[in-house]
Amino acid sequence: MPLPKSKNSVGLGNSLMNDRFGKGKGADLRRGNFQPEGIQRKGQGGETYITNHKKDASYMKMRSVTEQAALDEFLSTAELAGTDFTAEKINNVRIIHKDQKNPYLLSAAEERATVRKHKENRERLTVPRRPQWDEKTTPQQLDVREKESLLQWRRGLAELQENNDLLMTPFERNLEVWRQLWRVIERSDLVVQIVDARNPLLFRSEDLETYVTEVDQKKKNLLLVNKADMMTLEQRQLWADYFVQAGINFRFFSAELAKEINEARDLEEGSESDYSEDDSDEIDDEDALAQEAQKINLQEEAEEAEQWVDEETVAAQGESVSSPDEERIRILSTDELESLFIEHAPDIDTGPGPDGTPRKVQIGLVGYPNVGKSSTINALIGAKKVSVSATPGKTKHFQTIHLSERVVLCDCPGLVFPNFATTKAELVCSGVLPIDQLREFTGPTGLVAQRIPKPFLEVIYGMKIPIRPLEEGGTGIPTAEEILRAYGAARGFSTQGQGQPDESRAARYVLKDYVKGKLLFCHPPPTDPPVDAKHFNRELYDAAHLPAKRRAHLSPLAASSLAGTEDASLMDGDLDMVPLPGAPVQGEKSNRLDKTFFGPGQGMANVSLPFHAKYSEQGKQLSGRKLKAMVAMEKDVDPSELRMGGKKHFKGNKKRGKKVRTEYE
Ligand SMILES: Nc1nc2c(ncn2[C@@H]2O[C@H](COP(=O)(O)OP(=O)(O)OP(=O)(O)O)[C@@H](O)[C@H]2O)c(=O)[nH]1
Repeated sequence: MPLPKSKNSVGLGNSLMNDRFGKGKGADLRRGNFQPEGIQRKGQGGETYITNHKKDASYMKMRSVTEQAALDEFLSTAELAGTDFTAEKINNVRIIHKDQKNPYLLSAAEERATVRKHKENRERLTVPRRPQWDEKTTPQQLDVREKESLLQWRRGLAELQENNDLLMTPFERNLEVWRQLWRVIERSDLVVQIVDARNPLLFRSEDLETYVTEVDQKKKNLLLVNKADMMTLEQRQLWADYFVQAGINFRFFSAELAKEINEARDLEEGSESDYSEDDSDEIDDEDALAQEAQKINLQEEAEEAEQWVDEETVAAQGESVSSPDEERIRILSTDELESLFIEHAPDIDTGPGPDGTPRKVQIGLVGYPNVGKSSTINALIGAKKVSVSATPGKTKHFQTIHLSERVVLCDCPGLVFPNFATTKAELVCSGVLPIDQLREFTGPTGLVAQRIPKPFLEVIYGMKIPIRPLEEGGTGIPTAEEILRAYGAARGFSTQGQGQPDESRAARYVLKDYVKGKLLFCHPPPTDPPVDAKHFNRELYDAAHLPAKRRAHLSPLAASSLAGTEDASLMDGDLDMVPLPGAPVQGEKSNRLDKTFFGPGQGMANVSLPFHAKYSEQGKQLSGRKLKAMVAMEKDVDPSELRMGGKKHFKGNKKRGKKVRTEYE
């Protein structure tokens, strides 16, 4: 017997009606007793239909749209087409985004096949073109053409995905954002694509480079491989070889190192007067004390960074005048980057502009969110002694920054280009998909488990990861669950009810550490024959790659485990666990760090205090002074000898560290 239709059933028809006319009003409309708010339009065939008012605030227009629910996708496609959605439903609409609810990791063979498929279809990965226009084109005509162009482009990509069963990055779908890119390209002499050094090709759009030269042959492209501080010299060398062979114009940069060097210079300039004033004063104020300690921390870190760049440069330059080969693996300083901008600018008319001033070189900066675009701009600005004007340009939305007499930066909003990906897990690990909204975490954590050696995970987190022995079918590599259970237990994250380790919460921390680069893995270039990723990354998991404080308290046993010489029987035996001071007790094994990983008497150093240890047993946040006293007691040192805190909370140099915010209208 057919079931009676539920009153609450939500079909596509109801959803559409509710979306357009408000909840419940769709039904009223059908019954004929509701007048919809909206614009009545006449179709070509004389039929009447109604569309919503366009009343989105302008800032809403600039929202990045990368993933849409099926209904939103359907409606926005219909809107782009400027036609009645019922016709669209039959003819044109396809669900572009394919939701992989249970992503799995590919086997080596599957991955090879997928990568082959990517190569075959690479040319179909395009960015939308701005339609042709001239002085006679009215804004309305251009608007219609732009919508049509975007629609065609989306259809092409949808077809590509569906017919070939390919997974793609959640590419930008908002026309407003693409309009910004078109404008940035049109006015730039040099378009700089900023990419993340850990996986440069995932963040690179080859077609964007083609488009730039299509717009004007004189325009140039540059691939700026940012976060190069995360790579070893050998890794940069291999990538440089690849880029040269592929004919890609590239340079290495590190916004982070550049920032630290800027800060070191500022401190050097300002420190003398600061210290001479304060030396005689007794500092009672807690904040001032913390600031003072942080200032010293920061200065030391910055000096380290400068020394690091010098060493790297010397290594790259072979202590002599650098050859072109050595030059290309160097990490550029901000001054060098600015010179490069000028050098790369095409030979264009640099005669005076309308107001008599020489025309400045226009540099367009584009890139995915999080590749370090703002950090790069800030580093460039921070290197300037004079203040840099950041004014919204004549064109709406993107910002122009007058860096110097000769250079203007055009900052395009962060934008995800269409690219292929092997798995959704890969996209999470690359920081393209957000971690906080993640429901399925075993895939991405599984990738972390495969990529980061177990001894390094154990040392960096101060925990033991029990894994299934080989004789019982284990692989020697931890599973996602094994890592997450160990992490949850060590940090005291437990689920409500049965008090099991909270794997989902643990996953968020582990994955964020991976995305930040605390758990570091760099993809090798796709050469033939392929480079072994383990071998490529082998130098990233020694004691030198641990956070400084963690390194300082490493026990000889843990150090040897990193060097791959651990005595397996010892590492797998029962470990002496020590509870953390001040941590909430939530389970028998929670809040414990593994003493094996710290030298004698060092298990309580401030490095061994994870995030929650800042809290008392009652869950109240400890004041800086109490926390310091507690740690000092544990370490058996005078509180004044301790340095607490990190540069994150450093307030003394807010001006320099301030992120330039792009104000979009
Ligand atoms: N290690 C390292 N980290 C970096 C570097 N540049 C940026 N980061 C970090 O990468 C993260 C993202 O940097 P942002 O500058 O905010 O990136 P963005 O591209 O401007 O991102 P949106 O503002 O979302 O467009 C931040 O946590 C930075 O600290 C670098 O050169 N090295």
